[in-house]
Amino acid sequence: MLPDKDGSGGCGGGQATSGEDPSVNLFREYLRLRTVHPEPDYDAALRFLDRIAEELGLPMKKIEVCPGRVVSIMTWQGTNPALKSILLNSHTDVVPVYQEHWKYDAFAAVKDAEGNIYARGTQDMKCVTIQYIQAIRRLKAEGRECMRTIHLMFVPDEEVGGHKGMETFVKLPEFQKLNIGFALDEGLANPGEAFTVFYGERNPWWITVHCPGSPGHGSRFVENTAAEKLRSIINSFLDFREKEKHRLNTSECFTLGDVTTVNMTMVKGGVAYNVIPAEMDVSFDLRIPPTVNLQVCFEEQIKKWCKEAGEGITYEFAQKHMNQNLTSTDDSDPWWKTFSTTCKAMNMTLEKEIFPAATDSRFIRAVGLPAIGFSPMNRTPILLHDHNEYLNEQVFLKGIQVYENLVPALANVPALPCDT
Ligand SMILES: CSCC[C@H](NC(C)=O)C(=O)O
Ligand SMILES: [Zn+2]
Ligand SMILES: [Zn+2]
Repeated sequence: MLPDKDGSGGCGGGQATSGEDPSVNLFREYLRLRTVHPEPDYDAALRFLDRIAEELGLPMKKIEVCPGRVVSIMTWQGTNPALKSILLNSHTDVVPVYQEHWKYDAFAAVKDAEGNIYARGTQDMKCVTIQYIQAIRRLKAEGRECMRTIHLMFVPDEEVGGHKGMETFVKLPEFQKLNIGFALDEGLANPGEAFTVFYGERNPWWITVHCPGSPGHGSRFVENTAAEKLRSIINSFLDFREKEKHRLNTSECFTLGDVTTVNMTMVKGGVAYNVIPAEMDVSFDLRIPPTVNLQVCFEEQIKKWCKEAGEGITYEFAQKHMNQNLTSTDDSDPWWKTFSTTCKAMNMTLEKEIFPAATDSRFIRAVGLPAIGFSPMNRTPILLHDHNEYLNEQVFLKGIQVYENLVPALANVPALPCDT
C-alpha cells in the first residue's frame, strides 16, 4: 500500500481519510498548521483551538503576553472549583526542518503503510495537545465530572526559550488566578516498553567568553594574544566535557540528565590572515544537573578557568537558569502517588529521569508548582528536532486512553493541605 501522501485519502486536501480514527484525523490536521519557527503561523493555531473549544463546549481565555504572542486556555470547571486545578500544558510552536532530508513533506502529515505519521511536531508536542483534547472530549461525552477544574493551556514560543510565552505568563496575575495545584507538560519518547517521566530539568547556561589580546602583524611572535587565551579556555571547558562524558559512560545508573554536558557552539574573531586579532570569543552550551551547586561550585570554576587563561578575560550569559526545583516522586506525595498508581493500573512501567534539555516545565517549577514532563510514547525512537520525526498512530491512540484515565484521577485527588 502506498503512503497516504496528501493526507486526504483521495477525498480532497485536508478532508477526513475514510476509515481513519477521527482522533488521528484531527492530529494530522493540526500537524499541517505551519507553526514553525522563525515565523510560526500562530493565527492558524488559534483558529484551530477556537474551533475545538466550541466543539468541546469549553470557555476559552486568551492572554496576549507579548505582542503577537497569545496564551490560550480552555477551562473545564470542576464540581469543587475552590480546589487547586490541574494544568495540561502544551506548546503550539515547532522547530524548523531541513526538508531535503525528509522522506515526505514535513507539514503534510503523511501516514505510511505501517501507520507511522511523519511531520514536524508529531512527537514535540502536537501529539500531546491532541491527546489532551480527545481525552477531555471522551470524558465529557461520557458525562463524567471531576472535582478539580482542568485547564488546557496552549503556549507560544517554547522552542525559542519561552521568554515571550510561559516565562512571562507565570508572572502575570492571570496565571495566579488559574489556581494550579499540579501540572503536566511534555516529556520524551521511549524506544522500549517503558514510559519516561521527568521530575526535573538540567539548568541551561549559555555563556560567551571574551578573550582580549595584543594585536600585531601575523608574521611575529606577539605576546599575550587572544588566541592563546582562547585555547586555554577551550581546553578547560572541553577537558571538563571529557570527564563528564566518562562519568556518564562508566556509570550504569546515570542518564544524560545526571551529568553536565558542555558543547562549544560558536567561535568568533579575526579580520584578516595577517592581523593578530584584538579579541576572540567562544560560546558554550552547558546543561547542569539540579544536584550541582550552581553559584558556589560551578560559576567559581568558570571564574578560575578564566583567570588561569590570562589577563582581561570576561564572560556573559545569554541563558543562566538558576532554579533547581524538583517535583516530588515520593509515594507520600498525593499527586505522584495518583499519577504512578494510575499508570501502574494500566500496566505501564515508568522510568523517572531528569530532562536533559529545557522545557516550559522549568518556569512552572520555578514558581513552586509540581510539574511532570510526560509524553505517552513508548516503543518509539526519540526523534524530536530530528529529520523524519514520526509517531505511530496506534501509539498516539493509546496515549489518549492514558490521559482518559490519568486526567480524572488527578482531577479527583481529594482535598489536600495545599487546597486551603
Ligand atoms: C534554553 S531555552 C531553549 C529550549 C530548548 N528546548 C528543547 C526541548 O529543545 C533547549 O533545551 O535548547
Ligand atoms: Zn517541545
Ligand atoms: Zn522542542
